Amino acid sequence: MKAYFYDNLPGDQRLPHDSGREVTVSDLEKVGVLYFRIPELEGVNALASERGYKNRDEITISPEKMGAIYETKVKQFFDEHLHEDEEIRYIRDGAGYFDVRNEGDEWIRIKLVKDDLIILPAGIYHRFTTDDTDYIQAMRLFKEEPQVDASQPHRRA
Ligand SMILES: CSCCC(=O)/C(O)=C/O
Ligand SMILES: [Fe+2]
Repeated sequence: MKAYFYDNLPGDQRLPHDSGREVTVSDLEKVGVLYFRIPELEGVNALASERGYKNRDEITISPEKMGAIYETKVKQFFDEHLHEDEEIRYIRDGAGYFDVRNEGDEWIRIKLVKDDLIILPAGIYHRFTTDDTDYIQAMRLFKEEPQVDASQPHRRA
């Protein structure tokens, strides 16, 4: 995992946009984001039972998996949004970026790779994009059965 302030420069969302200003795991905790490095599924299962995540599914985001709607989906995920519940994602393969807003409304970019697990707090404005490999496979964990398709983000109020 690597986290840093987003550079806010023009350019494809899938490029790193690294400002060079590092963000640490404890900085992330200050905005309510929790990060874990979990190489074995047993560790995910332990965290899930500790935090009451009773349900899970997997999503693969790639042109091969999604076909023609891939580009639309990638833009949709990058549309700033929030969820009423925590967003818990465990990266099974590939890589991607989660951007979260800090208290000062600055974008913090978090690069996640295989075996990284992130928990975004309910109500945090965020967005997601694949990186320039155009491929990620992630486990989504939930406290409840998702009432709506959890991959359909809640739009900004
Ligand atoms: C990597 S999981 C797909 C993205 C997603 O579900 C979401 O809500 C991103 O903010
Ligand atoms: Fe989201």
